[in-house]
Amino acid sequence: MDVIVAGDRTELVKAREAVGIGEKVSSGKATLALVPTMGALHEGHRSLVRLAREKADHVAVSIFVNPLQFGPTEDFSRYPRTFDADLEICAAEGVSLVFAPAAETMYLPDRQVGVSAGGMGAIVEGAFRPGHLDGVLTVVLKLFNLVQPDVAVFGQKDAQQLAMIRRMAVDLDLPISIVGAPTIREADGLALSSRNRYLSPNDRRAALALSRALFAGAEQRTPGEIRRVAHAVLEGEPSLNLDYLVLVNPATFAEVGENHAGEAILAVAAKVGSTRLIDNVIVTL
Ligand SMILES: Nc1ncnc2c1ncn2[C@@H]1O[C@H](COP(=O)(O)OP(=O)(O)OP(=O)(O)O)[C@@H](O)[C@H]1O
Ligand SMILES: CC(C)(CO)[C@@H](O)C(=O)[O-]
Ligand code: BAL
Repeated sequence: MDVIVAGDRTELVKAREAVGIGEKVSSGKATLALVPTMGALHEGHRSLVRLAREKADHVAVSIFVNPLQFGPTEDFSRYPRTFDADLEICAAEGVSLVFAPAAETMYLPDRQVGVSAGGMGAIVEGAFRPGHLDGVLTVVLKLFNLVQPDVAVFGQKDAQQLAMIRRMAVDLDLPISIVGAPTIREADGLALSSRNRYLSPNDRRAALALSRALFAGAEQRTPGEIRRVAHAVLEGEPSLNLDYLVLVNPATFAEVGENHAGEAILAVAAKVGSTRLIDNVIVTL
């Protein structure tokens, strides 16, 4: 079946009906998994869709470059927009429904109410992108309310975003199961990202220090050694402008202490030229 494209709530209601979401099937009612994206789809997004197909009878992909999560000096206007290619990828991956609203459909000019990411939204990524996680949570909650999925799939690459969405689901009692998906990488380790297309060949070479640092850190046995070894790799790449390298609790994003036992996330953010990249790995201590 062709992908149905919806641009607003009315079209979504019709599309859900046309696809047969909620209709009786042998296992109960046909379910829907949502994969929220900002478009410029790549192999990482494809893997999210494949996981979503395992979790529900139908998959919806949303494509929306959310102005609320970009700071005034960030790349909102130049963010890659490749809608036709995105639709082809969705069709090839068996997506039933694409929700691609216009900014005017999502936000009234005098919008008043949004979601606060609280203290957790002001640390690590939030310390460098003030208001970013508020903007993410606000649009994700709106997408949930509009598309009404049973399941939603997010990439581990945006680890703090995933942790905060899980937290929003708990704090606001959302009836949606939040699923995390592993980070897809190029053969040389670079995490796939829509922003990789901004990188010059030299930038791309320098960007490899991020995954190299994370992998080298993850081989160490204590928080101190993990941080020291990862920093040393980053310092060896002078073209990188480091925002942060942290070793944090996966649920709270608070820095872990030297006696931490269990999982932790080693996360990095840096600018390579004018492109800001993030990456992380899960380590077990
Ligand atoms: N390499 C990847 N592997 C798995 N999931 C990914 C990967 N890159 C992005 N995602 C996930 O895809 C979803 C949509 O992300 P988004 O459209 O912002 O893509 P992106 O490549 O992360 O873009 P950006 O360059 O803006 O960070 C998010 O849940 C994100 O975590
Ligand atoms: C979750 C999301 C689609 C919200 O705009 C975005 O932050 C992203 O692409 O990761
Ligand atoms: N992938 C996270 C979206 C952002 O950087 O704004």
